Parts: sequence; structure tokens; C-alpha cells
Amino acid sequence: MLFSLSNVVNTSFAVVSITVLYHVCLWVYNWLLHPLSKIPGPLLWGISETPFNLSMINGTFVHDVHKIHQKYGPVVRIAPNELSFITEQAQRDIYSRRVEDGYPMRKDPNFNSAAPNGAFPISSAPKEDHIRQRRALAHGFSEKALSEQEPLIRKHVDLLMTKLQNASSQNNGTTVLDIGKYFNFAIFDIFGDLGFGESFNCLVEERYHKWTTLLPYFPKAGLMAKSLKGYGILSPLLMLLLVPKQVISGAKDHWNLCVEKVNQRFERTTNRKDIMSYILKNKDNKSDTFLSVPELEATGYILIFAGAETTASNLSATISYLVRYPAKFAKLRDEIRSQFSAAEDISFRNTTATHLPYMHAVIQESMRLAPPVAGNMPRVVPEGGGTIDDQMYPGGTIVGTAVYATQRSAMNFTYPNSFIPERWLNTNHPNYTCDSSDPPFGKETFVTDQKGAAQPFSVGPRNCIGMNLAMAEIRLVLALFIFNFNVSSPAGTEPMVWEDQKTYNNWVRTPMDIEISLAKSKS
Ligand code: HEM
Repeated sequence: MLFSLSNVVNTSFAVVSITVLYHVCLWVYNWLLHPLSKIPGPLLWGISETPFNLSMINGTFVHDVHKIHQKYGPVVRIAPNELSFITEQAQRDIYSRRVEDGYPMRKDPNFNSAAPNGAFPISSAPKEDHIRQRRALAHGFSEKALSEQEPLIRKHVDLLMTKLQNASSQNNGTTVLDIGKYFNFAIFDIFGDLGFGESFNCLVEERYHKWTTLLPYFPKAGLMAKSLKGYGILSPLLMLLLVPKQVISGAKDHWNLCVEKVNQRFERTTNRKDIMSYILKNKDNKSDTFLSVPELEATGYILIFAGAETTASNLSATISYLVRYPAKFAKLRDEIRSQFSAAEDISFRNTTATHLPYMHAVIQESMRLAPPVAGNMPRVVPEGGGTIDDQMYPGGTIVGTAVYATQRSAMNFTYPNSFIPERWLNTNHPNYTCDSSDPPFGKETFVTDQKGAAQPFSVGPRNCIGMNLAMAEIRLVLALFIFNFNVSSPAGTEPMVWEDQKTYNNWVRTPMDIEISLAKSKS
């Protein structure tokens, strides 16, 4: 007995010693000998995966990487084998088509896996599958499809306005409410209708549908699981200890609901021009625009999050900045209310940058400061190496641009942390004026801005397929909202600071109480 106990102690000691020795050797290798050892960055992040993973799990990754870039420059090492960039050129080098094979660097498989049914959604699919899936989905996101979808979308936006008007009317035209929640209701309902053929009725019932409450668990569970993957046999234990149970079960429920909704939509025959109608046209043929049922389930799983959460996030961020900067709100209010005399006149077509240049500038500036997809979108440098920002990096290196850090870098933008929509305007525009909340600026101030570095929808063949839809929704909701309401912070409170929130790549949005009052001149 004694013998076997001492054996166990000795073996354990040996295992621990070997593990420690292995890690010490690995850290020394990563520090001094690794091909990326000369790239600047915090030492601990460069020698071990742990700081990266902890930062992901804590929801501070986006802010941490921004700080690292501020301290160490435009290319930094954020894990032993991973680099982060913040230049416009790097963005093109990583995400656009490469001369070598006409396709961008492949996505990092650790962060882009298959769905629970084993099929790849469009966002993770490998090259050949991606090309086929993207073709199949493109029809549902075309200009033609968008104009056919407008009445369907408009119905929900009108209901949003009615709900807000009712809430205000009951309180002498003014009320305080969580506007982020109402934007979620409307955008999720729109997406239910467009993606799955039925609204979630969040707005009608003024409460979240079960599914929408599950959505926050989806990216969190994914990021946590992937961050802990690299710990080998310890991963299941770490998952058990670090990932809250409701995150795991929430992600599972999200998947089950998605499969159910996609299959219900298959069963339904309808003339509605929703996104699925375009895809289902090719359901039974094996052409190059075909999507299998498991792929459709997997893509539905991604679309609901990619499509709804991001759009609602931008609308909320935009209003948060307008509440914080009343002079900007006043300019936008005047532009919209002088352009239209009735809400019915407002449409996708007449809310573009040509018609409402200041509103377009406001949206661009809020996308710059609070990009809905804020993290790094990791890719793998192909075998044989790849050039980024005129520098060659070894094959297998994980690379990506840090969206938030890029868009807030002083290398790319003057006054990078200030909300100044004017930077996006033509300097001859009457609204190109410096307000009391602004740092001083003149006609020349923003000529050095690297505007092309702000790409919240990314670039290249894997950029956002829903960009036109998202922008049309945002323009319509924002124009109608500002046409109908004035906004301010509730008396005695400070406006929320958007960037104080955490992110799991997407923002973890906290309740956003603002005061809205009916625009008297229109009521
Ligand atoms: C403000 C709103 C939105 C923003 C900022 C946004 C941003 C992005 C970004 C940055 C990517 C690239 C991700 C990567 O490379 O890993 C992306 C991809 C994607 N987005 Fe969006 N998105 C928005 C709205 C939408 C909407 C409304 C839909 C659909 C209804 C959508 C569907 C997709 C899909 C399917 C992909 C993957 C495309 C592919 O891999 O080919 N997004 N989005």
C-alpha cells in the first residue's frame, strides 16, 4: 500500500515536472526562437495562449487588442502564432482575392467550425462550398430582392413607430424607455419574417421571443469553447469550470429552434418574397447554386445572429451617440424634417446618402466608433507564406485586422475617439461646421483620414452579404425615428458611454434608457 502510494506520488511528480518543463521550453521557444518572436507585443501574449483566451472569455478582447496596438504599433503579436493588423493595406492583403489563387486567405478553422449537424454555414464554409453557397444566397440579397422585401420590412418599422408613439402619448408626449430593446424587437421581427417566413411578434407582444433571449449565448459559447480548445485533455474540465451552464444550454436551444424554424419554412408554400424563397427555388436541383438541407439549417443558425444582432446594435449605438451629442442630433433632425413632410414619404430609395448626406455621415461615424462586428476576423497565411503590408509572414500564421482598433487608431483617423460625422461630409456641405462638443477642426483637418480603413462590413469575397439589407433597414428606421421623435438623456442621468460595454466580438449590450418625445411640429 505504502509502496503504491509513493509510486503514485512519484509518477504525479514526474508528470507535473515534465508538464512544467515542457511549458517552460515552449515559452522560451515562443519568446526567443519562434518565427514571430521579433514582432512587437506584450511578452506574455507572445509566449502563451492564456492571456488571449482570458481576454476573450472576459469579453475585453476588443479593448485589450486596441490598447496593445496603441502601445506597440500597427502590427502586433497577440498569441504565439497570431498577429493583429490595423492598416487599410493589411485589410486588403488579408481579406481580398489573392493573385495566387483568386481567393482570400482561408478562415481560421478554430474560429469557424461546422454547425452541430456537421454542415458548414456560409460564414465558415471552405472555399468550394463557400462559392456555391454564396451564389445561392446572393439572389436573396440582390437590389431586386431588397425592393421586393421593402413592404415586408416597412410593416414592422411602422409598428415600431406606433408602439413608441403610443408609449409617448400616454405620458404627455414624452417617455423614458429602453430604446435598444425596441430596436431588437423590430429587427428580430423583420428577420423572422425575412429569414423564416414568420415574425417573432416581439413588437406586437412587446416582449422578447424565446429565441431572441437565447441569441447572446451563441457567440459567447462559441468563443469560450474555441478559446479553451487549445488546452488538450484539460479542455472539458476548463469548459465545465469556466463556461456557465446557461451559456451551453442556451446555445443548444438556439440550434434546436433554428432547425425547427428552417424546416417549418420548407413545409410552407407561399408567394412571399422572403430570403428563403430565393434559396428554396434551387432546393431540389443540384446546380452550382444549390444548398443542402443541413447547410440551410447551418446557415439559418448564422443568419439570425449575423443579420439581426448587428443591425440592432448599430441602431442602438447611433442613438447613444446622438443622445450624447445633442448638436449632432439637431443637425440630423433638421436634415430629416426639412426633407420630408410626411412619414409615408420616407423609403429605402429616398434615404440614401444623396438625399440625406448628414444621416449617412452619422451612420458611418457610429459604425466607425462602434462596429457591430468589432473583433479580429482571423485567417490563415497559406503554405509558402503571404505578404501583408509589404512584409512576408510564414505559412500557417493566424492573421487578422482588429476592426475596433483599426477604426479608432490615431494612425487612421484624426481625433479617433470623437464622434464627428462631419469627417465623412464634403467640406462644402452646410453641415460641415464645428460644434461646441467637437475638438477644433477646419476644412483640412480630416484630409489625412484613412477612410478606407473603416470597413465595418469587411472587404473581399467573404465580406458581409447582408450589407445592403442592413444599410436599408438602418436608414429607414433611423429616418422615421428622428422624423417622429426627439431624444435626450432622462433628467438627472448621464448619457451611456457605448464603449464601456463588453464584447464577445459583438457588443454585449446593456439596457439603454433614453427619453423620447414626440416631434411637436409633426404631431
Ligand atoms: C450593421 C450590420 C452588419 C454588419 C456590421 C455586418 C458585418 C459583417 C462582417 C464584418 C462580416 C465578415 C465576417 C468575417 O469575415 O468573418 C459579415 C459576414 C456576413 N454577414 Fe454581415 N453584417 C451586418 C448585417 C448582416 C445582415 C443583415 C445579414 C443577413 C441578413 C448578414 C449576413 C452575413 C453573412 C451571411 C456573412 C458571411 C458571408 C460570407 O462568408 O460569405 N450580415 N458581416
